[in-house]
Amino acid sequence: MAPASSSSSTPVLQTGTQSWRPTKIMNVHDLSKDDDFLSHLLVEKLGTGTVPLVVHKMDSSSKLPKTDANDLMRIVRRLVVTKGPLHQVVRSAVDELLTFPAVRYYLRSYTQKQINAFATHASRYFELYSPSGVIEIAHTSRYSHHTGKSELCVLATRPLAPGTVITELKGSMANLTDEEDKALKRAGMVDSDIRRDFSVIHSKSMKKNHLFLGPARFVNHDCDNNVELFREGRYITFRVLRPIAVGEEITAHYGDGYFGKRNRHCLCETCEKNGRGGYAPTPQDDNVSSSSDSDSDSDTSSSSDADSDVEEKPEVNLNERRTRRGVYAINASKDEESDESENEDDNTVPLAGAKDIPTDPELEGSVDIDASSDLTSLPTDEPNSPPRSVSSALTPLSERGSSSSLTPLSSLSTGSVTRSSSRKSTPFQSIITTRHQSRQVTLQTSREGSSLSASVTPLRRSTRASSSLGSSSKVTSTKGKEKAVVTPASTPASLRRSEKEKEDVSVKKEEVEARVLRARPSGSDRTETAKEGPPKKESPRGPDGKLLPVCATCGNVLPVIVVDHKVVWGLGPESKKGKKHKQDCPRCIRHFAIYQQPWPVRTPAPGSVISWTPRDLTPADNASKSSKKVLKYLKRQAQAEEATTLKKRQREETDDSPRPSKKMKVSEKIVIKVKPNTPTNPSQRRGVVDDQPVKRKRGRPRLSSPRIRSKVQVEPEVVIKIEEESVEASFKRNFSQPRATNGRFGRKDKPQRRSSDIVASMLTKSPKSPKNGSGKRADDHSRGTWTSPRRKRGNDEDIEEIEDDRRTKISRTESDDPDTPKPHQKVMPRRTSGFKGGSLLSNPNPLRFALHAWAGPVVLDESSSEDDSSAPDTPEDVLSPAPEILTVEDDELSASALLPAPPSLHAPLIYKPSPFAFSKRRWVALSGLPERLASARKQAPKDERQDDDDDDVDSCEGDKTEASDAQSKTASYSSRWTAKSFQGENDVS
Ligand SMILES: C[S@@+](CC[C@H](N)C(=O)[O-])C[C@H]1O[C@@H](n2cnc3c(N)ncnc32)[C@H](O)[C@@H]1O
Repeated sequence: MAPASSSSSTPVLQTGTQSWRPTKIMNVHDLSKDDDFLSHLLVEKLGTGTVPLVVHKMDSSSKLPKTDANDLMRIVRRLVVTKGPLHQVVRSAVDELLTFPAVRYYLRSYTQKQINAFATHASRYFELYSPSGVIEIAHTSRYSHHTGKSELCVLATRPLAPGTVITELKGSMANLTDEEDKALKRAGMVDSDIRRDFSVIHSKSMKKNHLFLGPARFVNHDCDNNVELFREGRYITFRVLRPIAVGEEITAHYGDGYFGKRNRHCLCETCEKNGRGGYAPTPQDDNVSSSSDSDSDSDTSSSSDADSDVEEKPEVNLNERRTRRGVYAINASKDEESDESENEDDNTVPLAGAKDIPTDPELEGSVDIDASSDLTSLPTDEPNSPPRSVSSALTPLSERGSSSSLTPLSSLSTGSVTRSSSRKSTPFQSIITTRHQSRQVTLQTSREGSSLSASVTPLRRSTRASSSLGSSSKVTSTKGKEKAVVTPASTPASLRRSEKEKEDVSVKKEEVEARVLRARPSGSDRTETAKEGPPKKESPRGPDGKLLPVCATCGNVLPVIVVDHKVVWGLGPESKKGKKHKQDCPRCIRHFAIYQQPWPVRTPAPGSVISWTPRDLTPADNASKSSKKVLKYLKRQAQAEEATTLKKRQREETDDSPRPSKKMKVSEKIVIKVKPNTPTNPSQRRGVVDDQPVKRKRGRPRLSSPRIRSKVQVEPEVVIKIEEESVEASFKRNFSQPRATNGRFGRKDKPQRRSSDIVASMLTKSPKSPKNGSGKRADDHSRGTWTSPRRKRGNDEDIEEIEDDRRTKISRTESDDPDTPKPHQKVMPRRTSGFKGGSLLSNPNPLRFALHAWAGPVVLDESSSEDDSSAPDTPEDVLSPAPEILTVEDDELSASALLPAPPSLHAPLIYKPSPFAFSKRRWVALSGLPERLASARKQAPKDERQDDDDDDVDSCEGDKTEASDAQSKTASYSSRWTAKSFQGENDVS
């Protein structure tokens, strides 16, 4: 049975989601919708301040609930720093995401199955951020000047060896029903918000198209692709075909007809290099060297299949379809085909078992055109060449890649290819160019005259940077036309290719812009590079010969990013800053915000310390701060490590030293330091420290010295240890050293007393400590023989008091320990459901988890970060009068509306969330009880639910049951989706 949506006579993927009603099972629409929401949350919102990674939505008109980017960043940060099996860490992240009010709102009408699918899909996005991950999503400027919009791409952050399966680059699939397929085609033909140009792949065996979404959808096409689509269990991922260098773009082959016949409108780097596709001198010429095409096609594993498919289907009627995002060919005849009846279960997401995806590698990327595609050939895992796990294929990062998606435009020319600029713009129309290009565009908009754009032969070469490979450029001016002549430097790779391809500069007609090209990244043969030695690094220059500002971290030319016709980055203050100071590109800023490491490093070196505060987690904040931080970070880190080592060495030396004076000196310092500066930040108490190097200063250390604070914060145990030394020293002092010595130390320990004080003290004879109850000291005083209090007391007392002091000090130190219960902290109210609690990371405690999760009223956060203003509106923007609309002012209502109408089993949890009950539910699920819970839930009498609902706020009656159901399902989803989603994935990850 087909899903309800697919049986509808109206297009399933119609504009907007308001009219959509959830069906029992997930379908293409659910996947599209979920992907829109999740990519918004976990890609877009984690952009860099005002530079969002704009994701093209399947349905750009749909309203997405607002979320706070800081909360999202916190989840990702936690994922990054948490140690443990990836699937567990990711599961925790998904758990937390599902507690977000916006997510609950989004899921309010979802069935359990839909929630599970959503959670699984979310895990795909979270996996991107794994510290062991090897890819990142970034901006690319390659297609922007043609499509008129921001485009994203996938970059390698580690060198990847051939055969590596990029496990975190996953895609979920859903079958496209005939109606959906047709709806997409219709959408592609009209100026609609629904776009066809997503990953639509075709199953040869099933003769069906599938929609393919998730992080994998950001993989762009290159005629000389470096990865192939690969089926791994129930999802789609990619396998590396040739070495990929850091910073190189991951590219797949969509098929020979994806961008028009023989991809004549393709804008990939290979086409640019070879002057083909969209870079051909006469791109409209369909007869563009077929031999050339076959050159590039020969690199792809499935090209022969694809070609044969083309030949086998001469009847394919290729009609060019121009969309905002490119030009596609459509097969009109295919529209009329009727497929087999759709199995309803097959439509479940993700990749619901073998039914969804043919076991044989017959999936094909196609846009309802000729079936030639690499995506057609989804090779199953060959027995003889099992996919290597990513980790096994990784080599240490020995070099920093510099090429990135933020490369300057290869051309601003629209070329002779008709672009889709006339199309209606999307909410996020954007163009990414270099600053120079942007200026040029501004300057030349008034110029009607023709200019030349450089068609450059980009270097498909390595990293240690494109800049280091030294493309040089000359600008000549001929009859008012600017030409950019780019001479790429020879590289091992380019030399290797030089036999087949000429890497001369080709100057293209038309348009705007002289420009400088940086070498594009590509998999470098590290061995070859090593033989030839590091290439000389040349700073990239503009056409005017002036140095272009480059990112201080990755070395790429700083881009100019335009979103929705507004320069959001590159020509503002940061550009001025960039001239005098070092500046990072948005990609590196974003990376630092997530990993607190300079790009592309994700995990700190062993022993290194990091410094971050919750404020650092704000991408927007980091936009202005992180660049400096990145610059300083390495220096500081090195200094801090050095200082720590030095300190340790000194401490060891001190320990070995027999001289008590040294010990006492240390003791004094530490004791003094501990008292006034108890760190308040839990992260500091835990050893996440200020990375200021500790320098020794002469003289008595100041109490307020930040260095001292950091020292104490870093190593509280040292305090204790040294206090013990102090006791030991005191003991020695009392028992084995002359009084005179004691006096000397005593004077250091205690403030000097003037004789007048002494006299006063003698006169008052007031006991100074409870110990004096024995009268001993009083006796001493009465005899008028005042000495230092220590001297006056017996040894036993002396030791006892020191011990007391020590206990006090230790307990004071211990009280700083984050594990020490602090009731006032436990009940700290929180506005959002995100929890901190670093201890949870290392020692998951259900109760603690629950306390965090339920510590405060759950509300919709309307104080989203600034970038929300440009983000999609929330449903409440549209449906504000509706009772389910939750506002910050109405916390109680929000909470109750979001919380589930419980089955009887969990009734108390619903309106008075019990941390313990929550934790029980949360963790019991993991131990296999969820089935029981689920069955109990099913059996829960409906009227009982109703009773619960009646107690709730009247105003949310209409929707609370639905929302409550969603919450209930959300809370108990984990057992199901994790069991399902990770069943196959564990093998890989
Ligand atoms: C599956 S998406 C890839 C990710 C896409 N860049 C994005 O930001 O969503 C496919 C779209 O990327 C663009 N694209 C990818 N490779 C391309 C190529 N070689 N030439 C032209 N456009 C390309 C086209 O707009 C295409 O519709």
